[in-house]
Amino acid sequence: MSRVALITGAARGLGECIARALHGAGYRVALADVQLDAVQQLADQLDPSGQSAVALQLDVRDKAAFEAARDLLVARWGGTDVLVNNAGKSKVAALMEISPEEFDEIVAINLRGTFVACQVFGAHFAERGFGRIINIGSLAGQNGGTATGAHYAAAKGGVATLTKVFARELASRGVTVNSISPGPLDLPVVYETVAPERIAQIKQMVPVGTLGSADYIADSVLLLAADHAASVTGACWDINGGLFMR
Ligand SMILES: NC(=O)C1=CN([C@@H]2O[C@H](COP(=O)(O)OP(=O)(O)OC[C@H]3O[C@@H](n4cnc5c(N)ncnc54)[C@H](O)[C@@H]3O)[C@@H](O)[C@H]2O)C=CC1
Ligand SMILES: CC(C)c1ccc(C(=O)O)c(O)c1O
Repeated sequence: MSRVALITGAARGLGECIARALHGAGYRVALADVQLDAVQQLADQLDPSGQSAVALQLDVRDKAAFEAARDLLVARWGGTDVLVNNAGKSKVAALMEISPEEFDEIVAINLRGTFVACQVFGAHFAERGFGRIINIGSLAGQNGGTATGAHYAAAKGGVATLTKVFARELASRGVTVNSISPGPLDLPVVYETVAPERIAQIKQMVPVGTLGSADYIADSVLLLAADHAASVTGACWDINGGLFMR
């Protein structure tokens, strides 16, 4: 029977791309997002019968929502094997103008969301003796961000750290936990939130000269999700066009 993957933030952008890649590779996919209509539309497109794709309304800040998703997938498909913590919210914001409320919101979506998901599904995977968690971080979490806000960069730095902490905790239970750290990607959110002239400047700053490919990130998720990826854990795969080198 094919493996089951839950992807958060699957309604559009990178999450949609990852969901399509996993489904195309034979996974049964649960598409989770706050935007139910959009994930329902994608699930219907992937598999109108519903046998290999299901849409879930889920806010990543809500631990109980992950518990409900876990239970639903146990009932529907016998359990979950792969979790992709992709949902996130980036925000362009001037450092000194970020309000405490705005800080909390961005940290909750990007960091608390990953934390509670890793807790719920990390325990589920450990019980089953197999699991793959892939956290989508960001170059901003490594270099402080090029045009995104401090709250976003700090939260993504936290995602990198949580990846290692959960990887260590779960390593002996057949569960790997890794992150992918993309630089700016060729995706709608970038064009919606960054002025065209700034995008041109950013492209010039990238050593390889282009924005990153979401399809390539999705292929990397497939590699980390594979059964034979057992030896990769606590890793962070940098995919940033050479903007940041270790
Ligand atoms: N676009 C880029 O250049 C880069 C993106 N990333 C990361 O990749 C991931 C995906 O980014 P994009 O697809 O570009 O963003 P996007 O904004 O296009 O899509 C994000 C998705 O997450 C969903 N979402 C937002 N808040 C949520 C919540 N509380 N609960 C559940 N779902 C929620 C949205 O509804 C949306 O479908 C994010 O974690 C982002 O930080 C990292 C580096 C670069
Ligand atoms: C403003 C640039 C293009 C950008 C956009 C989004 C992210 C991210 O989500 O991490 C970046 O790191 C960026 O540099």
